[in-house]
Amino acid sequence: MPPGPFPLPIIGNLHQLGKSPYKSLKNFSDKYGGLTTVFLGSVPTVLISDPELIKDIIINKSDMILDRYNSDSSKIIGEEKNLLFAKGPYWKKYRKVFTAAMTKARQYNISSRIEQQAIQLNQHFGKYADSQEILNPHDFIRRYSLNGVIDYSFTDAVEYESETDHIVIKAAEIMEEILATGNPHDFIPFLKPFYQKKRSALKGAVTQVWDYCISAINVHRKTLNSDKPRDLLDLLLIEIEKSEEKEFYTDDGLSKCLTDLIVAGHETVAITLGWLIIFMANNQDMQEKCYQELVSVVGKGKLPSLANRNQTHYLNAVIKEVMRIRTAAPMALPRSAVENIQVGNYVIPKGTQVMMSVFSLAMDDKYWDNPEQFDPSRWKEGFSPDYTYIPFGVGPRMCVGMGVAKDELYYAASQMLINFKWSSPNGKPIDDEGIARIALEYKQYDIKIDRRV
Ligand code: HEM
Repeated sequence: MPPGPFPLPIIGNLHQLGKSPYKSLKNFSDKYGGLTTVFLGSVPTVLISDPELIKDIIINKSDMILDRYNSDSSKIIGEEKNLLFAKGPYWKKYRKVFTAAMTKARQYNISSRIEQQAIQLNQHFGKYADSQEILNPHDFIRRYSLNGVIDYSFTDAVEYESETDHIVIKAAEIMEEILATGNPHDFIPFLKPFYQKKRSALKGAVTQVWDYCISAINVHRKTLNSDKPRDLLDLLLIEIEKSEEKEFYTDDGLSKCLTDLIVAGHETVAITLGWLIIFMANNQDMQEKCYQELVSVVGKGKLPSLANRNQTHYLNAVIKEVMRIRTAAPMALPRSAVENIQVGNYVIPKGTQVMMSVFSLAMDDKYWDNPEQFDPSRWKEGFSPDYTYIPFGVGPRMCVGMGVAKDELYYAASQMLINFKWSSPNGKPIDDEGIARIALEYKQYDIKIDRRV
């Protein structure tokens, strides 16, 4: 196997990861090279942190690395029947209908649902601008990212100020809390009996979301008009109906794949928006540039739309730079070697966990000037950094929700920046260090919002 730091029995290299595991893993890669073996507990894991090796292994040998590595928690989340963690032909068949339905969603302009959600989000920000009350934006942006996904997928949404929490919000919060810090028994399997309570809480939360999806499937089936699909679920039912293998698809499987959209699409988009507000508040000159660009392209007081996206080069650069410097999924999602993979002098044995070091690649000074600096100007028109910038992963298993995520980010960011000025309430820069959990999260903060006049 590729080289790496010496592992201790049972805990492997976990003790060397410290408070910033992504930085520690990057240090290992800097020392041992583009292919490094670390032991996450008793799980041998190969990290890929060289763009050429990403291309060679994840793209050129994609069939050998298509499966996910499943921890105990990921098995609970999908019982290996969901898009996120299923394997082999099962995964391929579900991925096929999701990709087809999401492509059709563009044709039917389903993302206009996301636009409506962005309008609502901005109306709520407007209340704080008018009252000059300081806001912690965390709950609002999370509500937006959840609503974006469930409105797009099921024509459902949650009121911003509703007293009773939507079942999916509660369940998503429980799941995210349990998953965010990582679970020791995922790395050290013999600890499993000590984590039964946490495991049952996770199972309970995910079952609630499956049930919610099953009800949505039943209602959609009864009310479906194939000529007028309302949302992604309608399009999925249409795709499945016309598939030659329609018997293969079950409500159980579909509900588990739909649950993924909530699990994978909620926190990631919210975190990215949270970071975007911080970097805009801390860099007023860049924020002003976005505003001026939006005014010149869209017009003062007008509503930006996806049709403006090609012309707002600077805003696009800001979004890309946020996703580089504070990527929401710093290690992507773990893959598993389907068979022994020979790379140069090394072998990645069948079944080994393989991770793409998204964070290391995006923060490597071999590929980026001053990688620690937030600098949208590095994204010159036509600049395409290939495999050093892979926030959505790469290859056939890359993020299926990338288009939805990009639409959500554009709608929200363009409206937020054309309508309001964002600043730190005390004039001091907002902490941009973050907390390393499974995602790279910001520390909660307050923000001052002023209307642009
Ligand atoms: C900023 C937002 C997002 C980021 C950074 C992100 C990142 C990722 C990454 C790195 C992967 C693994 C890719 C790989 O293995 O190559 C992934 C997979 C996935 N993402 Fe996203 N994602 C985001 C938003 C979303 C949204 C909005 C949805 C749903 C609407 C979504 C649904 C999924 C699903 C279902 C998978 C599993 C795909 C599969 O295994 O076939 N993601 N995402």
